[in-house]
Amino acid sequence: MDFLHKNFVYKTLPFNEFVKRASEKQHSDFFLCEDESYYLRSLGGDFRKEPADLSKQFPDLAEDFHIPQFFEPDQFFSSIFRISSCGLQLWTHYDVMDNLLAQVTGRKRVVLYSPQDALHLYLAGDKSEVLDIDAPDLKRFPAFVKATRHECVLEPGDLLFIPALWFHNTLALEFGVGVNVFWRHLPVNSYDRKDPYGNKDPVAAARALQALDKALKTLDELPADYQDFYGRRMIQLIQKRTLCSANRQDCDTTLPSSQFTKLQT
Ligand SMILES: O=C(O)CCC(=O)C(=O)O
Ligand SMILES: [Fe+2]
Repeated sequence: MDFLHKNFVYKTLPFNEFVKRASEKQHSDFFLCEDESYYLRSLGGDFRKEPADLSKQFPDLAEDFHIPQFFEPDQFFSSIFRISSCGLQLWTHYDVMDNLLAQVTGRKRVVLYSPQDALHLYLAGDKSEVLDIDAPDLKRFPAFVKATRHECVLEPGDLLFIPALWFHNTLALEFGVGVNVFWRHLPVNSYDRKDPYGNKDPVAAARALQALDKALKTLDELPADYQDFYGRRMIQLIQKRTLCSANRQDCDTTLPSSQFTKLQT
């Protein structure tokens, strides 16, 4: 799926017809073309407000699905039923909660990138603009080569832990059914209360991003060369506060060593 050119449509089908089409390669009935792919991602009852919950939307199936005790019951956020056609690829994105992705039937390739590779992924919000991760356009995305790819293939019965903020890209190698479970690992107030999908940035992060946007707009009052200069100074402040404390390797080694030592504390 391509979120940049939106090569997909949202449609409603009876469940048995959806499963039939998702599991076949060529369709006699179709929306766009005879070899189109299908993807189901379950939603909450009131999909604008409520997170998906397998036990509410698919109670019969939920009896077969037991979540390991990896978190306290009050940390539970959502359980999402997913069905994919063979070949369906979901763009690289991050979610803001810890996640267990359970493969029930079919095989799925999952490629992960660390949050520390954020600057190599050409993000547009929570998604990477590098759609073809296997043959990326390196003229457009030269820094993508610096991102470290972690890859696995989920077989039926496998569970993958995807920590919050870890980027993931999925490719169904066969028609398959899965469930993923999101849970809150930060205090409940850290999360956006109006987020049924589990992908809105934590409230403090959203506020910080808004403030940065405002700061950049403030620079518009100055001539271009001043905007450039003060933009660079802002980058330096951000680098000092974030990259250095999170990971020494990310530090700009051109910083004076005295400053560098101080930043490690
Ligand atoms: O399995 C998929 O197709 C996508 C999974 C995903 O994005 C998730 O579990 O957060
Ligand atoms: Fe996800």
